[in-house]
Amino acid sequence: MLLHSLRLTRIVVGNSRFTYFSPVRFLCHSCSSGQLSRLVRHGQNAIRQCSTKAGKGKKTRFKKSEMMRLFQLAKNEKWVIVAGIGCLFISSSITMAVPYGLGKILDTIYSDESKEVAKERLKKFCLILAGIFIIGGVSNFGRVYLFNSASLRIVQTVRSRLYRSMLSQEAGWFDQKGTGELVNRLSQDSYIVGNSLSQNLSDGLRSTVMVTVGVGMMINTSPHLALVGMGVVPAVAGMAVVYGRYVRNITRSLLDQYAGIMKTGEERLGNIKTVKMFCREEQESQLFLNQLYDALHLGYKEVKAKAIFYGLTGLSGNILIMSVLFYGGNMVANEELTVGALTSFILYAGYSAISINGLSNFYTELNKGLGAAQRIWEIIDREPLIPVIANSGKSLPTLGPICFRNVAFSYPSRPDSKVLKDLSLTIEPGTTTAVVGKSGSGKSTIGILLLRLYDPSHGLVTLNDVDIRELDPLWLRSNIGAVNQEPILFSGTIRENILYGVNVGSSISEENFQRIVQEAHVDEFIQSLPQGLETVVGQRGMMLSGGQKQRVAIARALIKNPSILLLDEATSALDAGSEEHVQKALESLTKGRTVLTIAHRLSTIRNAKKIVVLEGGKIAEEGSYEELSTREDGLFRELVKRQTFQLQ
Ligand SMILES: Nc1ncnc2c1ncn2[C@@H]1O[C@H](COP(=O)(O)OP(=O)(O)OP(=O)(O)O)[C@@H](O)[C@H]1O
Repeated sequence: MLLHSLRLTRIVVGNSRFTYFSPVRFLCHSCSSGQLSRLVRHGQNAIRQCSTKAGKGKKTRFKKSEMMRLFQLAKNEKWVIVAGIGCLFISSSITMAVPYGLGKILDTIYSDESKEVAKERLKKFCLILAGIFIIGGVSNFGRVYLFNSASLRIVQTVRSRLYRSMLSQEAGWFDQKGTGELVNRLSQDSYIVGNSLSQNLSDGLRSTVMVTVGVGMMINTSPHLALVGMGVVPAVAGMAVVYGRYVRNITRSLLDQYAGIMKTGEERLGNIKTVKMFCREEQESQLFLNQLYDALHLGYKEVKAKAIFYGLTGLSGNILIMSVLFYGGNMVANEELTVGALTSFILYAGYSAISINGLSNFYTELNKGLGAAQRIWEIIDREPLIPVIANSGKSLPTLGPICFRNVAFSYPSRPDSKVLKDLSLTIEPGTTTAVVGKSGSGKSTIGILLLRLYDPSHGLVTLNDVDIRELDPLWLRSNIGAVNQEPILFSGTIRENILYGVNVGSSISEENFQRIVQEAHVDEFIQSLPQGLETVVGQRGMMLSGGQKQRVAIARALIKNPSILLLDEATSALDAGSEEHVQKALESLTKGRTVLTIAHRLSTIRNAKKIVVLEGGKIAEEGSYEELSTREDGLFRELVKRQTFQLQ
């Protein structure tokens, strides 16, 4: 892993992650030093080279089992697909009957029979053909409808399985994946997989039927001419195999590229105010364009391969028609073949050529589907390190003390940086413990470990002397009400956001709901909103102020009636007036509950039974407010003196 000096912030190239380090430096996690020095030398171009390498380096061989697994996705649709195949056989057979019918009609026109008889036979043939065409139209409708509706359901199944699997992953996994990347997998990859199994399958089967019938009819009409016509088949088949493999690898690299691009886009658009505050619109759009160029470069490769392949297959098809015309024309001249038979032969040859093209398309799309499916399996197959399964562990009848025993912890995305070091702390039940310390000292991390969003690297967190890893995580979290520094509200009404806190399987009466709304002082500001509690907030709704959001978040935490309250700077966004109200509400609500409060303001910790001062991930001081504030040369005193806390 080396440092470089290019003016780029973050790029994802295939499996290689280039992480933002400083305005002029970044780290490459997976390229060799040779690749990296080229990067430095050639700047943007070198990055493109590296991207190509990442694409090349990832040649994927798909096993049969992967193909089977892909088809397994369509298991629930098997009867719809069988019905679709039935329609497909009918419509394809009818299409393939056209050249035969046409040949017969031509031979009737050119027959030695009397004009009247010929006209009568022509009428009969046309009527039969018209009937057959109507059946063909209906079955074509059935084929397209059945396969496409199956496709929609397959995509829906894939998306829901994928989303469920994503949600079940532990927090550390999300630290390493951008939401843009995950959303991309949910939208694009899932669509490709669904499409490769339905519409593509339908087109592939149709092509197979048409090639089989076409070749059969060609042999039936003239084995000699058929041999001439099929001369190009081995060459086309060979090209299709090479092309298919190439496309499959490129598709995977392209999807990786787009996932990286989406990650950047999602992050910047999601934080558009920061971009605007720093007047970075132009730079951001340039960065996005640079990433698009990398994808474009790979896209060009795919397009080039496609153009070569289609050009060659088209040429082969035309050579086939020309050879057939030449040999067939001679055969007609030698009276070895009728005009009608030659016409139907040429049409069969044409259909077969088009269908071979269709088959190669099918093969390409199937490979794209396999490439995309592989990225989806990666997520679906991943066993979460902290599984969230109901009743998967113990639940305790009473909540005793919470103990951190010699806990050491590093975030998985930064394993070398120790956030907590050999931390031991006991929080007595029914008491308030405040954690204070400088920014970055690890205060919030303590709360995160208690919620078991991460597991400690060393040591234990226990509740009632039981390691929380033995507890059912759903039970544990349903007993903890958390209010964070920056509360997030989802799109929905204020009421829905508060009710989000109700534990799964529980309910709350309107009376209790209104009480909580009052206790969290939400009622004060909703009175000024025309739709009150039914006001839509979040991304598409009205924006609330920091303090208003905080109050909704407090109500959301309290609605759980939790035994443990985790207040991470819970009142930090409130103005002095609101804070006083909420503080009072919190004080009465904290009674009888075990409270862990992480605070910057003295007012919020004065009543804490115990104050813990953190420094560099370790406990530097511990004691009551009186003890710590009178301790000579104590860190707490120092913090107070330096006004790290706002004295009120
Ligand atoms: N998800 C994460 N992945 C990697 N590092 C993280 C993550 N969250 C926090 N950190 C790092 O862990 C350290 C401790 O963070 P933490 O949020 O616990 O500090 P804090 O004391 O609560 O800070 P503040 O008072 O500023 O909120 C910081 O250096 C921070 O950069």
